[in-house]
Amino acid sequence: MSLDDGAAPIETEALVVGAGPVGMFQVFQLGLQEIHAELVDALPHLGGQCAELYPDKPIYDIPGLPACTGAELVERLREQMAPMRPGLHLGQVVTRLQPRADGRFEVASSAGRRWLAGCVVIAGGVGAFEPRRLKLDGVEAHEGRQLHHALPPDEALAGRAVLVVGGEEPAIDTALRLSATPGAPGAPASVTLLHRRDALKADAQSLAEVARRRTDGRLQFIAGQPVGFHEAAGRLEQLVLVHGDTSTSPLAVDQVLVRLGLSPRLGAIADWGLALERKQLVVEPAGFETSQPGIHAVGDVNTYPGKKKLILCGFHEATLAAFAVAARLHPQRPQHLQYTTTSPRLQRLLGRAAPAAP
Ligand SMILES: Cc1cc2nc3c(=O)[nH]c(=O)nc-3n(C[C@H](O)[C@H](O)[C@H](O)COP(=O)(O)OP(=O)(O)OC[C@H]3O[C@@H](n4cnc5c(N)ncnc54)[C@H](O)[C@@H]3O)c2cc1C
Repeated sequence: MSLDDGAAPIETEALVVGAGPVGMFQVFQLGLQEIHAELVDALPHLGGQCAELYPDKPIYDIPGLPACTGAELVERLREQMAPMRPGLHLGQVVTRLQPRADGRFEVASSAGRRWLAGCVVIAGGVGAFEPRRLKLDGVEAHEGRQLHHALPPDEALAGRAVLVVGGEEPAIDTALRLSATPGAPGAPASVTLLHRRDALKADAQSLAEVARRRTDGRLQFIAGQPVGFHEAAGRLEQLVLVHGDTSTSPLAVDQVLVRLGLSPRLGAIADWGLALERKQLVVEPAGFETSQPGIHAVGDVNTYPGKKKLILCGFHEATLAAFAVAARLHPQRPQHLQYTTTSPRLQRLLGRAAPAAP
């Protein structure tokens, strides 16, 4: 993708890469500085690790919140940043970031979206959450037609033999959804779940439902691991499976859905020419600027003396980074500290009426 393809770029004062807890709080802090932000994430939802890795687990070290789950924290951060009205761009990876002669940055995503940003704050955590892929050399040529790492629209699977690869929740949920009503308009012709061994991981209710459908024939199960594939006339015809006893067998395939979950990949961030130390962006601890003026990094993605990968520390970093971004974009504005408790200006920004005078 070239940076000058497609629609006109969105012009924005700030662009935040990563909508984990720290990226979300960054939007809020930029808003308090009266700086509009666009927020981008590879995931189709907000919340980063909190939402993806531990939505139901408790967090006990957020100041003032003795206990809350990952999902609750994300919901509170969403509510807190809402008055700042960020432009939200989910389900796309920021792939390119280039400084321009005028001091702004050209940014582009995997979805072809482009931005022109006065400042960029990278809150990329441990990397963009991307689907774990089927590791078979050359099989990617069938991506989008017969091989899918993201769920295709249901119409693409209607009347087809669907193989779902994976043994945990993402695969099991998909297999159960697709095999619910065989024969219904738009349903696949058959659904087969493929996992390396006959031991699946999901909640008890889902496992019981899988067992029921295996018995009534709505869902097939095969234990085996893909180690190769055969094609004919440009089509993916068979996967070669290895079984527990190291024997191999071919499996005829039509549509293959790989549902092996997500894993974070630092990916593009490492290619933007910014100073890195052990795969983390080196920043200075006053404004969390990287080696490129105008590009800041906050949260798990950065490193500096004494760095701790904690949400609380990311919130502090986002606050100071917002002051630094304001100083760069609006050097003429006075930068005195104001409290949300007492500042009518900040309360207006938050959409809260100033408290009535006593
Ligand atoms: C099981 C577990 C329990 C934890 N418990 C606690 C706890 O109790 N207390 C605590 O303080 N911390 C805890 N942590 C750590 C905490 O979750 C992290 O410190 C926090 O999530 C970091 O937030 P972040 O916003 O910097 O990054 P992340 O949460 O990792 O979010 C980064 C986001 O950036 C996106 N991204 C990255 N690169 C790109 C790109 N190029 N384009 C688009 N999007 C991109 C990713 O998809 C991701 O959504 C825990 C972590 C785990 C795994």
